[in-house]
This record gives sequence, C-alpha cells and structure tokens, in this order.
Amino acid sequence: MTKKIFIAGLGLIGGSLALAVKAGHPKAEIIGFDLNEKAMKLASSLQIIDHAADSLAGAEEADFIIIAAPVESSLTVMDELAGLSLKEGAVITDVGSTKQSVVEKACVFAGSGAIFIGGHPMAGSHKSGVEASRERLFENAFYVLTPGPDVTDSMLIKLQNLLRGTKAKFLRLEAADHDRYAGLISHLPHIIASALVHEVEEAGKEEPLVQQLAAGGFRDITRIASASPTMWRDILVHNKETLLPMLESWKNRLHGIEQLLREDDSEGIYAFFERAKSSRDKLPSRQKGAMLPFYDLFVDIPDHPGVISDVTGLLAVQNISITNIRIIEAREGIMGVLRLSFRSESDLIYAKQVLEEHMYETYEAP
Ligand SMILES: NC(=O)C1=CN([C@@H]2O[C@H](COP(=O)(O)OP(=O)(O)OC[C@H]3O[C@@H](n4cnc5c(N)ncnc54)[C@H](O)[C@@H]3O)[C@@H](O)[C@H]2O)C=CC1
Ligand SMILES: O=C(O)C(=O)Cc1ccc(O)cc1
Repeated sequence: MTKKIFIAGLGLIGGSLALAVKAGHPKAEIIGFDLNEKAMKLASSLQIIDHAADSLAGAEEADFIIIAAPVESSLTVMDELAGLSLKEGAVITDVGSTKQSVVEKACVFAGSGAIFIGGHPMAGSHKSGVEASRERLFENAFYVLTPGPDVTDSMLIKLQNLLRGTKAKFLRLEAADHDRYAGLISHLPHIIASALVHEVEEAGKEEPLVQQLAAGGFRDITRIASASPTMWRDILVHNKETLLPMLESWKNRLHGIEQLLREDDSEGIYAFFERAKSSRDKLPSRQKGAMLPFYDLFVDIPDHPGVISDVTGLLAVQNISITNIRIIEAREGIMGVLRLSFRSESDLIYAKQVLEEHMYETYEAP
C-alpha cells in the first residue's frame, strides 16, 4: 500500500528529505505544507513534493509526519498536530538542531495513537529554502535519533527504513547529550563565526579596505555566518543552558591566549598552535555528503539544442570540474535555468567569469 508522508516546512531540510525519501521509496506519496506559499509552489513545480496541502490538517492522512521548520515553529506545529486526529500508529519526527525542548514537547502526543521520535540529520549548509534542496545532502552524515521511553525498537526501525534513501548513518542519543555535542561542534562555532564577521564589519567602517581584503581563511571560517538568522536564533534560545557555560569556557580560552601574548611567551604560543594542529589533523576525514558545503551557480539557458553541452564544454576547456548539474524549469519554448555545483568557491567564481564572457546570465543562490 502506498505510504503517505507529510512534510511540514519545505526549506533546505524538508525539501532534501522529501527527495531522499522518494529516492528510497519511489511509490511513497509526499504531501508538503509550508506557511510560505512561495515555498510550497516552488516545491510543487520542482516536483520535490507530490501534492501541496492547504493546512496542517493534511497530516491526518499520513503514515509519517516530518516537521522541518525552525525549532520554535516546530513546537507550534507539534501543538497544532496534537489537536488533529492523526492516524493510529503514525510516526512523527522532526529535524531540529536542538533536541531537548522538542522531545519534552512530545508529551502532547500522549494517548493520540501517534508516536514521536526526535531527529537531527547532521548535515546541511549555510543556504536555506527549498531551492537549495538536494537528494544526497545527508549521504554519509550522522542522523541522530532521540527516541523517548515509549518508542519501541520496531518503531525506530520503521522510521530508519523510511529514511534509508538519505544514506545517512543513524545514531541513537539522549536529547541532552545531543544538545551538548551539537552545542560544542556546531552552535558555539556558529556564534564565534558570526561574532568574527561583526568584528570585521565594525573595523570596516573606519577602514573600508579591511572588508575587501577579507578573503581566504576569513571566508572559510565565517561561511556558516551566512545561514538563516531565524533558524539560528531558535537554536540559541533552545540550547541556552548548554551554551552559557560553553561561552564562559570560550572566554577563558581567549584570556589564556591573551595572557601568552602579553607575557611574550612564544613557546606557549607555539604550543597553542601545535596542539590545535595535531588535534585538527586527527579529525575524521570529510566524506562525501557529510557536512560538505556546496557552491552553486545558476545559469539562464535559452531553449535551443546544444546549449547544455556548450556550457559544460566552456568549463571543461578551463579545467573547471562540475560536481553536480541540474536543469530547473526547462519547458519547451521558455528559458530554463541550469544549476551547476562546484567543489570550491574559487571554481564557482572562475566558472561565473568564463560563462559571463560568453554572454551567459549567471547568478548565485538567492
Ligand atoms: N540548514 C541546515 O543546515 C540544517 C538545519 N536543520 C534544522 O532543520 C530545520 C529547518 O531548517 P532549514 O530547512 O535549513 O530552514 P529553511 O529556512 O530552509 O526552511 C524552513 C521552512 O519552514 C517553514 N516554516 C516555518 N514555520 C512553519 C510552520 N509553522 N509551518 C509550516 N512551515 C513553517 C518556513 O516557511 C521555511 O520554508 C531547523 O529546525 C534547523 O535547525 C538541521 C540540520 C541542518
Ligand atoms: O553549513 C554547515 O557546514 C553546517 O554545519 C550546517 C548545519 C547547520 C545546522 C545543523 O544542525 C547541522 C548542519
């Protein structure tokens, strides 16, 4: 029997999960809902979802419900879902970057016949919106599940089977442990990256050249600061208790290096960098799909034969590798859009230059 999957929140993660679920279960029917009508229309026209629902009430038919909104909105969605008559045995999950408050909220489903399993696919990007979705976003990444005591092994396996098309590695964790680990490796670095951008912006007011010179390493460590402010506000608010002591420890670490510098302790400074290098070099190597950023360029393409091979040929001549290519909205007689993905920002910039020299209209992700 065809399974119905309802996805609330059609952004980067909701859209990518829709594609991955469909890849694993081609017969599944994917119903999408988003408060933002534009996102819903785009998800339909890109065939990321099979149908758009008028409201959350569309979830009443579903065997699985995936909540893929920012954390605070996910809690509201959970409250609203609990007021519906959900299917007996329906499995509800979310994708939020914090888990404790979501798992606590799951009590609203007690006695409803539906069960909730918290989830967090630990891969993504600084991009947001359904247009940035991709089927292989979660490949080889960890996918944390935080089932409560009411969740049986067979329910957990059922959810993992649904999500098998993600090709992610499932990991079961307590919500509090998840929030501590994610706080340290994701949320604290996000605060630091954003604060660094503020620092350079402030300095740039006095000395505008500073911002123009900000390239290379600065761009690398601040890429994530381009992510959605709504999503990150919610993450901080919902991981406050974990993050406050981490920020304290971070301040002490900065004081430590400040002290070394004040005391002209060059051996200490060397040791600081040496320890960081040796530890960083031992981190697990990046695997395809796991937390890798992607660099997309959109190219308007006229509807005539040979145009795609012209674009790829121009890049091949310049030795620029394309890691992914997708045609968006190419119907007969209209201009289409080509989405080209590259391995690095420099490849993207070079490709843009080459294509514009040949009169192609290009733009980066909105
Ligand atoms: N962006 C990333 O790299 C990752 C994000 N996450 C988590 O996934 C969730 C979604 O993030 P993204 O997809 O990146 O955000 P996004 O901004 O791309 O999409 C979120 C979507 O949710 C919709 N939405 C908001 N409130 C809603 C409501 N009440 N009902 C229905 N739709 C609603 C928005 O209109 C938007 O289209 C967040 O909780 C985030 O913490 C998890 C892993 C990675
Ligand atoms: O852009 C990146 O590298 C990320 O790390 C994106 C990301 C953001 C939030 C998450 O909860 C998980 C992954």
